[in-house]
Amino acid sequence: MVPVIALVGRPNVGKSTLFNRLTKSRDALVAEIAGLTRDRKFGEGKVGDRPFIVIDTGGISGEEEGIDAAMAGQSYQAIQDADIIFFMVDVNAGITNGDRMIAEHLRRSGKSAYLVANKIDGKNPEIVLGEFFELGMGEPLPIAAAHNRGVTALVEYVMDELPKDDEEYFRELAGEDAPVHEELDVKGIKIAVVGRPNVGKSTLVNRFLGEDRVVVYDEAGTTRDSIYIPYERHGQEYTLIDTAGIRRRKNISEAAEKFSIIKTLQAIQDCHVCILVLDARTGIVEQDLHMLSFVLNSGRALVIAINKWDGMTQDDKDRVKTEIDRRFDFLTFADMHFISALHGTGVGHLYDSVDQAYQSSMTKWQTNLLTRILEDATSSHQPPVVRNRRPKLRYAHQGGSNPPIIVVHGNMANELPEDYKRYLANTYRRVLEIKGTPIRMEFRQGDNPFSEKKKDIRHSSKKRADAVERTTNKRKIKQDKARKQLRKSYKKPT
Ligand SMILES: Nc1nc2c(ncn2[C@@H]2O[C@H](COP(=O)(O)OP(=O)(O)OP(=O)(O)O)[C@@H](O)[C@H]2O)c(=O)[nH]1
Ligand SMILES: Nc1nc2c(ncn2[C@@H]2O[C@H](COP(=O)(O)OP(=O)(O)OP(=O)(O)O)[C@@H](O)[C@H]2O)c(=O)[nH]1
Repeated sequence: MVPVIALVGRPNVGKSTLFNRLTKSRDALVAEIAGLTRDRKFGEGKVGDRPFIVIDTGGISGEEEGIDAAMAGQSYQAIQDADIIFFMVDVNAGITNGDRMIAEHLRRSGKSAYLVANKIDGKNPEIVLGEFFELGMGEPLPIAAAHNRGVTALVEYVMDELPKDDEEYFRELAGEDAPVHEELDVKGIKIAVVGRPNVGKSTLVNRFLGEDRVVVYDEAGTTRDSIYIPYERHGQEYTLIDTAGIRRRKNISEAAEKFSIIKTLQAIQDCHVCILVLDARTGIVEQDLHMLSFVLNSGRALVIAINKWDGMTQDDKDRVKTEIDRRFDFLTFADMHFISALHGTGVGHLYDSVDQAYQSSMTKWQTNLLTRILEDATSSHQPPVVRNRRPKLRYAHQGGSNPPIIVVHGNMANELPEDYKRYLANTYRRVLEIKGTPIRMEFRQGDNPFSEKKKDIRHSSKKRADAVERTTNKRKIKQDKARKQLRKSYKKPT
């Protein structure tokens, strides 16, 4: 599961600033799903290749009344939802009553909280941090969110302290090749059905599962965890990530709805293919686009289902189609299906796209195939001249899957203009018939795959030469010493 970090603290301590830092460290997509969650903001960030979810809270002032009380309610909810809490204080302000009150609440919540001392700027930590020990929250960790100082180190530090995923943990215990713990083994294509409330997710999921196909293991998961439901269709195995607790709940309580954003974000990260459900009756609204940006940011394969297509007039259908063309014109890779979850129309085609997207996102291609495509692409369209020189692209290899990452190596490869990079990406997509998943292209400077090795050899031979010289010198010094002693002894005639 992707860990959730909540930012908690008095107003003005720098929560928003830190939120922006954490979420912008990745492609600068910050999503705020309004309405559903009042003022809470949810975002995704990454350290190295480890993703996490961040919740920014409204702030707890310590004098809860009216609006403040409502905000505080939000913070308390966020504290419950999170794995990690960053309790932020302001080193310029020192400790206030509000800080004391929050510390008390955190202690009672039993959650693991880190005391983050913001606005350290150029100050001496030894002097300004001392007083914050009084809060009894352990050692204050200094950062300057506004200047991006200490932020990455902070997240790396807390992520390292997190308990590992069960699966990872079992593997570690049992050794690399051991089979994964039976119950944790997820079968086939992992599907996440996401969308804002009322678009028809539950109806679609029930349609997918159909009572007789369902093998439910109803583990007593926590309220925050989604249930994984394995099933089969036409001999293909799937696992549905049930974010809405469809298999468990009787009706939608407010609490369940609040949790669902985190579950949705986690499901997006954890799935192979994401089905984004839209409602043809309401058209596309801001929340749909926010949800879409989360999916795009995650790099997951995507299929779009425009639901409730039954009983629409032709005029309405035309209007929805025009709107989709206009608002999704940037979305080139995802298949779209007009379906009725209620009647089951279009669901078969949806599966075709899911299977196809999964295949594309998981396929592994040989280096020589990728290199040949690169050679063809560059010989039909040469890379444009950059700084009076023409970049020379040498070879390509696959750097990962889900999403496929294609790494192009060459002289000045990292300086290619964007439109040429896009041309290469489109060529790969066309030739390899990649459908339903984004492709990530990486461009690395270096014209020879073995240049790193060469450097090593050069380095080591230099090392050897140095060592020889040092020994020679040592020997010389020794000889000199011996000679000196000899001379001395000659001077002392008996
Ligand atoms: N000197 C300094 N100022 C900072 C730093 N981080 C944030 N600030 C400033 O502190 C002020 C408050 O920052 P916000 O991020 O809005 O604080 P907040 O906790 O989200 O405040 P609320 O939204 O009211 O809860 C802003 O003027 C920031 O520019 C820092 O590292 N150093
Ligand atoms: N006409 C029509 N109505 C549908 C269709 N799919 C779902 N609905 C109706 O839309 C309403 C919402 O459907 P749900 O499946 O509960 O929606 P949801 O997205 O799971 O909602 P949350 O659980 O609140 O997130 C229900 O009244 C459904 O009967 C469809 O294909 N056609």
